[in-house]
Amino acid sequence: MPNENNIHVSSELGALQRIIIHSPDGGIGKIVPSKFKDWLYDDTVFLKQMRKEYNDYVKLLLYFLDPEKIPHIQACEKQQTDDSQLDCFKPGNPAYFNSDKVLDVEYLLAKVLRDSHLRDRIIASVCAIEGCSYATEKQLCEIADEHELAKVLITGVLPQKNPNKVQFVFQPLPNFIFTRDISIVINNYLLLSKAATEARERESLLMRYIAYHELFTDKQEYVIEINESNDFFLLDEVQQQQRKTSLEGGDIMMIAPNHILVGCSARTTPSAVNKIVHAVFKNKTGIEKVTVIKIPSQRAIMHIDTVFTHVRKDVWVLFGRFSEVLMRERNEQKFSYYDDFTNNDETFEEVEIIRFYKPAHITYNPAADYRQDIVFKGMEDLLRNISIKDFDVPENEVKIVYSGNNIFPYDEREQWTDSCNLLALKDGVAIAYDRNEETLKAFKEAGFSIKKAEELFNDFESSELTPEKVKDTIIILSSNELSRARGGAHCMSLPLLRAEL
Ligand SMILES: NC(=O)NCCC[C@H](N)C(=O)O
Repeated sequence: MPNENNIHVSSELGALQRIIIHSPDGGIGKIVPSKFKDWLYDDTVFLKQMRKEYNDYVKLLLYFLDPEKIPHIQACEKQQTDDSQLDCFKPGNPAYFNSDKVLDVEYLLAKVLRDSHLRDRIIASVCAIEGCSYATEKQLCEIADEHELAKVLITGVLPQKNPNKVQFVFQPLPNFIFTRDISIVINNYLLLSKAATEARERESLLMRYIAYHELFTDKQEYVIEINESNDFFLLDEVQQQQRKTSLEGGDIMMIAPNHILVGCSARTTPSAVNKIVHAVFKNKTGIEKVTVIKIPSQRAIMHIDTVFTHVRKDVWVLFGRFSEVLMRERNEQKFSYYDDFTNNDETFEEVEIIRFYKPAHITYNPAADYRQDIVFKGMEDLLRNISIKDFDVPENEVKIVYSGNNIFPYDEREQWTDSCNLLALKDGVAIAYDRNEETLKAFKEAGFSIKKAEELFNDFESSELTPEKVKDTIIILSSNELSRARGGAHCMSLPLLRAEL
């Protein structure tokens, strides 16, 4: 068994205890406009500012998950008064906070690179997918320091010898800050992603090797990989397109101990969904229900976690475009602003929701036709069903908070900047972006306090408050630059360990 003190997630809400993150690296500062589409960015980013915003996120995580590291962070903040990146936030720097609860992918990769056998395999496979020359591969092998090598493998840039020249060896991984997408913990199993786009392929590959870190003991048995079948290469182009298998973690939610939600989206294909259902039922994951949510394939809603997230047992945040209530109004022709404003036929595609059950008394059979006997009217119907059936919430107490309070155009604008992508630190305490003001008002109306991260730090420092005492609160991060990368706190987190609810 993997050590359940290291890895175990059975909900989106249990108190967060261990997490994988990735601080914005130098690669983000090297995005060029000609590569926006390929590298999945919509703008260039002011890296220094983004790092400041991200550091608050890391500090917040440390307060809740590893408070013993806070005095070190405070000392570092006092010492270093210039506005460069603080050493304590740089993996590999001697002053790095080195937490075993808040873990950076770069830090984990460097640890794995210490094993010379793995190091050779990692370099060879990265070079293979990136089409590097033999000379480049040799150059990488010659980098002795594991932290330096980890940095190069992530940023794609060699250590800078000449300040006037940036030497790329392959493309950067500017989306690696969204660690949610590289893997997902399902109870005590680790499901590896298979990125949908070339831009994120190396992330999936590196995560496969990070799974060799000692945290993931007995990994072979507890790692689930979803792949195309061995004879995929025999299919013609059209068939390959239809059976392409890709899955990204933003489409999987470990919602309750026996229940996962799986998105079928621009990034997670029907073939992957089918394989996930079979894989979780076949392995002893404890999963008995898989609810599949098919969303339209659009950039604005690339994964299901851009459409909704769970905030408290009885509270969800949802993008109203997928509200069955709004749908009904539209069908009755009462609702026309989208047609007026966007004239886009795709705007109102509906979601499809199907639930699969593991047969109770039958041993796993790959040919089994799992029951699909629940049809949901729409998203609210599903979210209510989860709160009521999985969390024993009384029927009339379920609350749905809508992006932009369901007011056009704030609903669309705020969803774009991740108003629906919240990360729960525990049941009822979640991290959001400050810029989504109408959504925050809606949270306030639903009874939540809204608190800036810095305000909270001050309260903690003056001992007015402790993380344990924070309740029913949305903690907001500055998000001018962070939101440009198109993901919120949910995307920027790979929870490894959460307390049982
Ligand atoms: N789970 C998520 O929704 N992750 C956000 C990923 C954003 C990134 N720029 C991407 O397009 O992949």
